[in-house]
Amino acid sequence: MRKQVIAGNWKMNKTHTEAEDFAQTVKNDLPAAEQVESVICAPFPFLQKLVEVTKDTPLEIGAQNMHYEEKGAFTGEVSPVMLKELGVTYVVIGHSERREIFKETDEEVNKKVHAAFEHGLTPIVCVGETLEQREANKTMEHVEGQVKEALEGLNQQQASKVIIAYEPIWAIGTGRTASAEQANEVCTHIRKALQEKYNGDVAEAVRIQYGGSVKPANVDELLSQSDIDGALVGGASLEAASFLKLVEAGKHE
Ligand SMILES: O=C(CO)COP(=O)(O)O
Repeated sequence: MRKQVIAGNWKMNKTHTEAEDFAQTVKNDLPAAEQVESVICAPFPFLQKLVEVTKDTPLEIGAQNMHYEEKGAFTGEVSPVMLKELGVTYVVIGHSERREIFKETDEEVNKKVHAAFEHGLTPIVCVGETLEQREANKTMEHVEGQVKEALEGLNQQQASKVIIAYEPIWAIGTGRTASAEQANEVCTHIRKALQEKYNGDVAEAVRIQYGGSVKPANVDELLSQSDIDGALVGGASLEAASFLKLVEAGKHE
């Protein structure tokens, strides 16, 4: 049985005070980490405070990106060493907004995934197709390619710890959710690709989240699918009450 992972991706939202208030509000109401993993992936300036406020609570803190090098002349970048030192435990890698707006490539995503493991961070690797690709029946091919390139060179032990977030780009921030069946179909295909690349044990162990307009109203149906093991949530993770409902839903699956 795979444990569900409910992760909020705040993107570039909230003030420092709002971030701290959120953590203070949710931290005592979250289910135990043995039942469901809950994570907030916040902007860099809030990470230190969030780690401090959520210490000894089930809420884990993640970053939304990082560089793959440990240090050096990379103005404006943040390294895995810096995140680890803060007490951050997860990092979102290759979000479609980073791939589209900041032109991140599969090769960079792969380097970042390796860097995450070298520094003891759990990567949440995002994959997903555009509407154009879906309409051209290229979804499976595209997503499988992204997964295989992202995980290239990982050993079995590392691969089984990766979290993959399947986020169809046309469903992000649009209010348009993939149907639970559509989402599950792609997640099942991802699991098959993991079996081909590694083996059945790795394929069974990897958690695959769905992301794209997940909210309390549709989360139960999505999480009840056979190959969906959690959610990566943008908009609906910004309010404490809504985030708590999503995590609660993860506990029941
Ligand atoms: O991109 C997302 C999470 O990473 C999804 O965002 P929304 O939940 O706002 O659609």
